[in-house]
Amino acid sequence: MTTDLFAELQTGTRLPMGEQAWLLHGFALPRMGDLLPALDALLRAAPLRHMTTPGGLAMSVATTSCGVLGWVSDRRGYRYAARDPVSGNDWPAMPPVFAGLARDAAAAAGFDAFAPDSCLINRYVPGTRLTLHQDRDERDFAAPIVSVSLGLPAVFLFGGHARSDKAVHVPLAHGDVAVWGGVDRLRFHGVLPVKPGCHPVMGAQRINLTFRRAG
Ligand SMILES: O=C(O)CCC(=O)C(=O)O
Ligand SMILES: [Fe+2]
Repeated sequence: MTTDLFAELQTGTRLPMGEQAWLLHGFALPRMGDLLPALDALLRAAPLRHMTTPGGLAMSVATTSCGVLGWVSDRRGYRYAARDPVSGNDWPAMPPVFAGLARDAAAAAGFDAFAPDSCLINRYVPGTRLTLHQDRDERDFAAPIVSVSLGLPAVFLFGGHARSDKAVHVPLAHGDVAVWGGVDRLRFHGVLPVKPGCHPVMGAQRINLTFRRAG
């Protein structure tokens, strides 16, 4: 089923995941020429690291951020912070190609004038997953979330407003952009374990960019 969907989706397809939630298939592909060099520069300035959960475990997803605020996790909890706790420096500025992609994807999903102040960069090596959660560390939930998939494919779980609600399985490929907001802003979501493989451009990993209005 999932494999068939991969094959059937054409670049430019807008697949509904909810009333105000869309998968924009291949939306980021035309921008890769600028996006990937900007990503490389960011990862040199603020390297990926495995943050500690409030429970004291190392997260399996490696993360870093750019923008005015970065998402951090440690023994004190989850929150946004203006500085990278590893370097003590401000997070790198959000590259214009990142902000432009997020704004345009949000607009294509019906959310005008999205101006993210934070981009979380997640790296999944094969076997890494992200358990069902809600994004609720932001100051308010008026702005949508824009999530850009790069590298190895994955299956996105898009659930309901209760953790136990049944989740739809949405295939995510390199260049796909998921957008959810409005009535769908607080829906539970996650990522199934990434299958082993080697992406021709990104290698043996999946990288996800999550754009949010945090402050
Ligand atoms: O990697 C993904 O597709 C989802 C990331 C996510 O949900 C998050 O960073 O909060
Ligand atoms: Fe999330």
